[in-house]
Amino acid sequence: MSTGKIEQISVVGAGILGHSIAQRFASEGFNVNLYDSSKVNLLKAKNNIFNNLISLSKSNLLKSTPTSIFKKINFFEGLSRAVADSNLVIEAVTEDLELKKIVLQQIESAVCDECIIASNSSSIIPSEYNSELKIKSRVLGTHFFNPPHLLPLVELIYSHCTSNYVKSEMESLFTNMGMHPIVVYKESPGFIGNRLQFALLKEAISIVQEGISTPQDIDIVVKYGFGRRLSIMGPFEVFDYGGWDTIEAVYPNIIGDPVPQEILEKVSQGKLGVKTGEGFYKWDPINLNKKQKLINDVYTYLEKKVSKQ
Ligand SMILES: NC(=O)c1ccc[n+]([C@@H]2O[C@H](COP(=O)([O-])OP(=O)(O)OC[C@H]3O[C@@H](n4cnc5c(N)ncnc54)[C@H](O)[C@@H]3O)[C@@H](O)[C@H]2O)c1
Ligand SMILES: O=C(O)[C@@H](O)[C@@H](O)[C@H](O)[C@@H](O)CO
Repeated sequence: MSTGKIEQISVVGAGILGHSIAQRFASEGFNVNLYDSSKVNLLKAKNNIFNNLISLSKSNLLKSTPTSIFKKINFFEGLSRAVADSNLVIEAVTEDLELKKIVLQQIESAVCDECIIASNSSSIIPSEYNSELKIKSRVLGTHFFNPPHLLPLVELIYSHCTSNYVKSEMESLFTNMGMHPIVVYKESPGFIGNRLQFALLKEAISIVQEGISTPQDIDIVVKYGFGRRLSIMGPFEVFDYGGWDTIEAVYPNIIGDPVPQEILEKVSQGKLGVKTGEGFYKWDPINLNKKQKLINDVYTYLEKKVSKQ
């Protein structure tokens, strides 16, 4: 359980992600200091947060008024003052390892020894950016997805030095915020989400390079096809619905590699997915009906909202 010691949070880097991370924490009632080395970007962040909050004021997403949330955020033009009294600092500067190392050292020299330091890097593992830091046990990766004020997932990436106290505090923090913290079991560049996303991006670019399609049509295939499913099902749920026997037959024709052992085992055990009541998940009539209602609701909503664009 969280000790509730995280009260003052600072975000260093107020760009696309940093401003939205600050907004997420302020919306959850935390006092947030936001700093950027660029005054222009800090001002942009201030305007973006204010406009975001106003645009969300009619939704039921805000737990308080836009003004009261906005007042929880202090905008700083100096790093040391911004992070000085923090219990948690999240670094969200440009994706550059050497820059991150410098900034993390600047943060470390300005905070107390107990302050937790996290990086929002999209791909770099903690063991790389913590290499010059004195206290590595309080360092981890917190990888948010754009925009964090709307997307509830955060990947937690630990080095072998990250302490159990920090792990527990951070997992409780995000759980108590109603987010979905997912612990990445091993340090791997890109963690989970970006390994998946960049595999998709690599394939999409290959399809363009081979003259098979265009970026625009590829986006349509994703948006109006399997992308809709991914808003409420992950790949293992999707293929539980599709049937692992069919996947076994299709896989070599597309991928060219032998069928992975994990799929062969499911088929040999008769665990074909929804069609046999179990695949990677168990499918009883009750959770099947719940899932089917969600599918109907979300797909019809998206058809109304998105397809008309
Ligand atoms: N863009 C995304 O979709 C996304 C999603 C998740 C994670 N990330 C990661 O978050 C981090 C930030 O990415 P972004 O997209 O917000 O980039 P960005 O370019 O929008 O913002 C980076 C900010 O860092 C500031 N900055 C640069 N050097 C600094 C310094 N020394 N001190 C203080 N501020 C400094 C810049 O002025 C800029 O405002 C990167 O590590 C990125 O990989 C990005
Ligand atoms: O999708 C996201 O928001 C994150 O996975 C990011 O980390 C993103 O992939 C960036 O790298 C590039 O925009």
